[in-house]
Amino acid sequence: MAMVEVEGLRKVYDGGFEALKGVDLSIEKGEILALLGPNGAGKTTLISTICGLVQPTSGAVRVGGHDVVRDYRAARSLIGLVPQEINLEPFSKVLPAVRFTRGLFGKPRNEALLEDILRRLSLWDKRDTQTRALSGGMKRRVLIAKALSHEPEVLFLDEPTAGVDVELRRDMWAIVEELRGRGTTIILTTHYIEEAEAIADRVGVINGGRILLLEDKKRLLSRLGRKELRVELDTSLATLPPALQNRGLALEDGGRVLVHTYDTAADRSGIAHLMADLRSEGIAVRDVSTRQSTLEDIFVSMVAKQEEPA
Ligand SMILES: Nc1ncnc2c1ncn2[C@@H]1O[C@H](COP(=O)(O)OP(=O)(O)OP(=O)(O)O)[C@@H](O)[C@H]1O
Repeated sequence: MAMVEVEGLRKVYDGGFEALKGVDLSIEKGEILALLGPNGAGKTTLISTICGLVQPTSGAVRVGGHDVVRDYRAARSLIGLVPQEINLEPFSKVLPAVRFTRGLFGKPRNEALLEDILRRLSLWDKRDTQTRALSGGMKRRVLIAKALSHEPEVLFLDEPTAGVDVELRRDMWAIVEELRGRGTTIILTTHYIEEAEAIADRVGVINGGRILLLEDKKRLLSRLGRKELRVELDTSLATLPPALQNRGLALEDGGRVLVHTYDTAADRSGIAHLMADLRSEGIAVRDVSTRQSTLEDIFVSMVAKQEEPA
């Protein structure tokens, strides 16, 4: 079942800037989707529109089957949002702030649940602290606690780990993993490709208000993934011997390293042939290593391609 459906979504801001230029997106229940994109790509606008905080110019958005404009309250009640901006009331204390959010969503009191959330976020000891006295990372933890307080079916995390330490990032990934186990649908925007690689089922790349790509993470990595075999030679070569030419090989590091690039999805990598040819040419090998392209390489090359002049 699609939990979030976005159809032909356009957003033109008051000044005339078109931040979303026709976005279609369908997110299944229990799925974790990571939206990657450079600054200004439209990620926050897309999330804010799905959460009903920004009015679409045209197109439709449904969450749990409820239209986010016509049926705002029903749609919003299913959504937990961890915003990019820290928007806490400075004088409110941690536990009351989280309790207040739960109440706002019309949920009955559940102190055990709130305690569990605060403990998982290492906030329990800070429950009576005013939010203004917390560090930036702690404030971000409070935002996450508030978003989880009303047991949302869909959780939006808008760059939740921007500028936070490794510990919070790991805590957050663990929480996401646990929520996935309970069937929560999660949409996260991030600049950290490592984050998408670690936790997403599907990856979307957005730039200039358009979704450039939307694909299963594993399939994407194997489809676009390139692998490099680096062969360190005993003695450097000035040029490639004729038998090794025209095979996409390159010499690097002053001829000491032979680089063979191949497609991870291809049936044959050509490595066995290459090694046999090196031996018959009398070229001694000192060491070999491989390097596989990451989501980051794929992302950078996609965005660069879009920015090339037509
Ligand atoms: N309220 C607004 N009025 C006018 N333009 C806006 C408004 N909000 C955002 N924009 C513009 O829309 C574009 C997309 O912004 P958005 O915040 O959605 O990008 P983003 O992908 O979340 O970027 P970042 O990674 O920097 O947070 C930007 O060019 C931004 O300047």
